[in-house]
Amino acid sequence: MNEKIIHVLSIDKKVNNFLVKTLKDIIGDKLHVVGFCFEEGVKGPKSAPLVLISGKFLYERARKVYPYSKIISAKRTINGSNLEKLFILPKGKKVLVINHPKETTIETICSLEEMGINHLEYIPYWRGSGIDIRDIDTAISPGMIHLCPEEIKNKIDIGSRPIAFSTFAEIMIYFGLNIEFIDKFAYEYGRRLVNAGQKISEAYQRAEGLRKNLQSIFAEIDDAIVSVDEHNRISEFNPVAEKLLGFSKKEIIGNKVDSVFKDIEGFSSLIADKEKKDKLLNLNEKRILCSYIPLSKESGESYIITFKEVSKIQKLEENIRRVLYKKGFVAKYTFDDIAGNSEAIKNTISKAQKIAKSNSTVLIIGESGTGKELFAQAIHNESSRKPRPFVAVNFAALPENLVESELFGYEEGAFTGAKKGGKEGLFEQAHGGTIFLDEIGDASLSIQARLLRVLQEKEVMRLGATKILPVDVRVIAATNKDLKQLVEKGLFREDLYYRLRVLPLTLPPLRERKEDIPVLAEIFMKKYGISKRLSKEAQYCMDKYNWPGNVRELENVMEYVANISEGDIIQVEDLPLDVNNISIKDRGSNGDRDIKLLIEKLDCLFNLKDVEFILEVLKGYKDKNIRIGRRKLADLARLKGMELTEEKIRTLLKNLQQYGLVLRGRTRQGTVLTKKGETILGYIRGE
Ligand SMILES: Nc1ncnc2c1ncn2[C@@H]1O[C@H](COP(=O)(O)OP(=O)(O)OP(=O)(O)O)[C@@H](O)[C@H]1O
Repeated sequence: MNEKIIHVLSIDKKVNNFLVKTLKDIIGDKLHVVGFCFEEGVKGPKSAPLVLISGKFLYERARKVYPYSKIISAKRTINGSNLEKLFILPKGKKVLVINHPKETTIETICSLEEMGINHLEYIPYWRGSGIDIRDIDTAISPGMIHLCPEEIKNKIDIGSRPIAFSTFAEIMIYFGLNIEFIDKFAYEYGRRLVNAGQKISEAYQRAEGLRKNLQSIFAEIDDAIVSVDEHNRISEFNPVAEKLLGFSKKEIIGNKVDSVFKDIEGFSSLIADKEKKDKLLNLNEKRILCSYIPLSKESGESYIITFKEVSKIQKLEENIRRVLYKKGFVAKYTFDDIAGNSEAIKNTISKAQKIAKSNSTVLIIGESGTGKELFAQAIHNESSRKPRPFVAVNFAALPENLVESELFGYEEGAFTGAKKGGKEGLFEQAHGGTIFLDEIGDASLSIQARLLRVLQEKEVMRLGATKILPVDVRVIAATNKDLKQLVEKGLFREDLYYRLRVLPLTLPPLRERKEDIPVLAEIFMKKYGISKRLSKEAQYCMDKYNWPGNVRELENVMEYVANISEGDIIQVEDLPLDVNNISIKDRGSNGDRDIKLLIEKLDCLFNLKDVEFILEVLKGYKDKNIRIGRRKLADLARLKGMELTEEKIRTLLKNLQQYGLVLRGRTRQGTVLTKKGETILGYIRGE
């Protein structure tokens, strides 16, 4: 009988840990599993009854280490995570596949192709491969994404490759594990792999749903829309665009966008810098409002352009369209996009995940910028309604006279100016999906009455219509106002309030979960293309700030920082005024609380004893009306046995000056205490 020991040998430590863990998890009670990797300098000769190597390519090297053992190579498969991100990538897109070494990389590509994910052009990449990556922006890797070159923007980790069932069976047969166990194992492990298969099929369906959704939105939308792929070729063109721009879809699909629209003056500059923007352009004596809208990172550099003929649109209606359609009818965020490690956010996410399973109406309550829309989208995407539309309506942005027709639609001739053929309302367009009613507290009483009817009867009637249309829409409302108070003031219907808050979800403000600030700051830094560290003082300011605008404000601050800060470290001066105003300068005289804040701040930067010493000396000299220089301060410190170099004193004085505690003369004029400094000195001593 063989001793029940198996050695696992690979090059990479990470891969080794993963393989060892998989074996231990599944057959750890039957076998003793030990891992070795070349990265850590494994040397032979060694012996073990059976050696599992991470890939065939390792055989020769393994044989040198284990001259007499049986060696088998692990067959590996794909685990299925993040695969929807691959399905969303456009057909034929060049994608780096990262692994190590070359043979494993090729194997990974074969596994992807075997699983039917073959719409992409895979370029193998391994450490030292020297492949030219100039026109590639996306990379995928099964757990080795850390090997990805820095300059690749879109990195997709599809998770480490699990061991295939056949390899497990080979190991178990070798050790003579009983057949009953193999059966049980086959069932369990098989189920895991089936799950991976299911994940793939679901991912595919989701991506397909997204594509179809986009196509149907294109066909339905009243504005001219053109979608352009990352090679600047036109990939979709809706009927309104055909009419407005005078091209037929068949003629121009696949053509370069700048050559098709070369007659539109100023068009090329609109698409040149790949930023979301609008521009008024001239085409055949028409004034056209062109909007450039970049799509998500996953779709590479692709984008959408909308065209609106200005003379034909009433200005008001145009603004509304922009608000309404700015995000399309697709929810892009999932729970994975909600960042934060605080208990508060984790509990909220877990509650929201439960809410997603139900079909009842949700009321999200939270201050501005806390992520109400983000949560609404994540709930939709986690629900069974995911493949259907997510329609967002913002009551604060919609003018009262248009809310009704936008929400419920109208029949032809319902009012002067009503479009021929009538118009579908947003409730109808959200059919099967979710409607997000943002800032519901701003809805007028008459709209509230109509909303109540939709919630109760699950049907809508267009303006001017006689027939009723059944709609199946889940409502997620959101508010940053105290609706209960509005009810008390008679501004919000009580019956609607209770209809809405079947499942209430309260989002915590950022000031109550400050431990989330670093992780969110990091996410936004990445978003704005910087990777820097916050100085201790800047971190302090961010932490003490109250964040009235919550996460949105934090995002704005990081965008500001990305534009302002120059070195590798974000200094307090790089923060916008509101945030670095925690600075003592303007607050020193505001009583004990602020002085305490100053002391805390100085304490986090310097040794408080040093601060006290400097202020004390300066006070003595001020009484004699003398300014004192750095060298003198350093000499005095030395006499007192303190370790205060001139350089340290210089930084300290600079900070004390910044907070208005001392006045420093230029060059050799020395330093003197201010009135504010005296107050603080007294306080520090009293502490
Ligand atoms: N936990 C989070 N993780 C990552 N990003 C977040 C988080 N919370 C909010 N954000 C981001 O902050 C911004 C504001 O979020 P969102 O628009 O959902 O807030 P809101 O509460 O709906 O705001 P308003 O009340 O002003 O409409 C968005 O860019 C969103 O992606």
